[in-house]
Amino acid sequence: MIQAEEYPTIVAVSSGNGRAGVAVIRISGARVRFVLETFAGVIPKPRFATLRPLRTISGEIIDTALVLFFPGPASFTGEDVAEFHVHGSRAVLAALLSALTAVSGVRLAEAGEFTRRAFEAGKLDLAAVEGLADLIDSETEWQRRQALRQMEGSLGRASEAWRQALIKAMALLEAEIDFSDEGDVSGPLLAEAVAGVATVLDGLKDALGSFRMGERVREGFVVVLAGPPNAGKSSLLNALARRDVAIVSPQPGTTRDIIEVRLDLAGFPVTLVDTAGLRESADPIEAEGVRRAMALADKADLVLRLRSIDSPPNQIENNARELAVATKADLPGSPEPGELAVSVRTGAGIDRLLQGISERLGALSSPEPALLTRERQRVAVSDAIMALERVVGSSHDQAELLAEDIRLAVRALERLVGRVDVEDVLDQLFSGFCIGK
Ligand SMILES: Nc1nc2c(ncn2[C@@H]2O[C@H](COP(=O)(O)OP(=O)(O)OP(=O)(O)O)[C@@H](O)[C@H]2O)c(=O)[nH]1
Ligand SMILES: [K+]
Ligand SMILES: [Mg+2]
Repeated sequence: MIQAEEYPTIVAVSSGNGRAGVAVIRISGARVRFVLETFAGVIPKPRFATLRPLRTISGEIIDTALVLFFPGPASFTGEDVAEFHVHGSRAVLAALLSALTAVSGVRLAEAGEFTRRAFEAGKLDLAAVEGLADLIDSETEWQRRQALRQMEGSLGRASEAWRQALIKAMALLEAEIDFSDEGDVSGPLLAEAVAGVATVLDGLKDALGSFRMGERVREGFVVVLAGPPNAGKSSLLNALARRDVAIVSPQPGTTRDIIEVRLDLAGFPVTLVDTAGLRESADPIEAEGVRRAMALADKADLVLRLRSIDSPPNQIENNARELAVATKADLPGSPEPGELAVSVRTGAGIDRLLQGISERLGALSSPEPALLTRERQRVAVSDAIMALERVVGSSHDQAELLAEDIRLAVRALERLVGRVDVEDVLDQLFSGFCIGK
């Protein structure tokens, strides 16, 4: 009962909202057994689906439901959890929620509250919670893979291994300090400690190297359409986006501003950017457009360098960040070696272009999904790296200072998985969850 007072039992629709064949209502907490007995008439065998009529306390049937029971602590939240799989109508959901919240000690869940309880019960570390949030938000194949890996605890496991190795190095240092005379530490234990730190440092640097990829997968790669006026940039943008985003006209200099669309291109989340045609212009507005186009092309993950197939060929740069495209392939002319020919008019070459884009973006990525995906994680790992670089780079004569730097790195890794300093991050993270997660 004390538990019920401290931690109310929470209930929410865990499937999406709106009409559906089936909707899932999830309930977690100390009142779950009581609710099952009252509404379903039984406490079903754990983790087995049981078909039962659900009745209100006054005996009225609300719906027939598949009922599942997950006794704590082996449940998502660590508490007793039940699920009612009911017909996904607004009326059924409204009736059931109102009957359930009428039970004393049961209330509606807040956004992310199930996951917060899972975190507090030690079922998920912070990085795994972030992975879960990303998985729920994932829209493309790469986002799904990366989020799943993080949710399954890859970052948590890696950082725990680093942390253990650093704690061992700290113990070696302390042993060295104890054994040595008056601060003179230069023995084999010290060398072993520093070697251990160097190995962790390598791992951390690899993880940091994957951050840009991880961030790109979460937030999208930037692909820029560049080329002279009338090369067909806006036409290609519209074709790839499959809608009329940008104005197309035979007049050179039509696009002056930067136009962005978010797309799933071959499984990669992409922000595709149309720009002003690159030429010298006396018009200050167009000149500014050209300046912005060039600046963006510099920062892009990939530039599609367009020219019309009936125009003089460009110098083709052999650059991993560029793809040369000859547009208007329905017109007379032929592509240069290394150029992809496409026609928006006939659709020819568009599939090859998509394949080329996905190869280039794939080459930017490691075959493994990235370990670090968020700025918060990057900061924690960078802090650990800075502290450990001082250890490896020092002249190793002040063991206490080395131990202190290792301690700082351990603390940064604990921040990474949410063992310490977690409250602000949690509040922000869970506010982004929807109710029922
Ligand atoms: N025949 C043919 N014409 C095309 C094709 N793609 C675009 N065009 C035409 O080329 C002209 C210029 O197209 P835009 O898409 O406006 O070119 P742009 O590169 O965005 O031009 P600016 O914004 O002015 O730099 C338009 O008249 C299009 O209809 C194509 O595949 N085949
Ligand atoms: K144009
Ligand atoms: Mg244009």
